[in-house]
Amino acid sequence: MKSIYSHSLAVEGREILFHIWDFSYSQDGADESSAEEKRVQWADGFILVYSICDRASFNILHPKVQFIKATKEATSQEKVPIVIVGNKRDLHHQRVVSSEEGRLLALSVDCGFYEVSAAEAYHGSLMVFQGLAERFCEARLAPKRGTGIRSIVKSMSAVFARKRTDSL
Ligand SMILES: Nc1nc2c(ncn2[C@@H]2O[C@H](COP(=O)(O)OP(=O)(O)OP(=O)(O)O)[C@@H](O)[C@H]2O)c(=O)[nH]1
Repeated sequence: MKSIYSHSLAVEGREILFHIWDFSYSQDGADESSAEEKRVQWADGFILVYSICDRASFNILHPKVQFIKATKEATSQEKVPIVIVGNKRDLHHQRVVSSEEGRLLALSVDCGFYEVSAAEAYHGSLMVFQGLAERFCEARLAPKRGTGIRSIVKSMSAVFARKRTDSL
């Protein structure tokens, strides 16, 4: 079911208005891929939430991150802001995914990471949205992909190649 909420938040002295599309991924892969692609294209940033008590919800994250990155990076040169969140932190006796696993996954796919309890405190969710907004601002300010050392080397060799041809 589609639910879009709006919420504004002050981040580093700036008011940011979020339009949040709360969407449940089916764990059986029954999502139509064109619908999933549309949702990914719609968003500027992503919060992927799993339950620390449900390994299946954690296991689908890696392919989801890959899908989001592949879809967004096909049309944009900016890094995609993604935050991974382990929810239900209060249910420690039912925990099956360790904090370390969550943190390692986030690190390996270059995403932010938080563990929260949506049922307990508002503060955790606030941190998540602030973290996402910070990643979003960083992505906007960062140099575009393709302007790194490889493309400088590439354009320099293009210049040299042209010179050689010119002098023939
Ligand atoms: N103890 C605890 N229960 C939680 C927490 N977050 C959600 N729940 C409970 O988990 C159940 C599912 O919560 P939802 O908010 O519907 O979770 P959801 O991911 O949006 O669910 P779907 O959209 O149906 O996938 C509800 O009974 C919530 O009360 C949490 O941090 N701790």
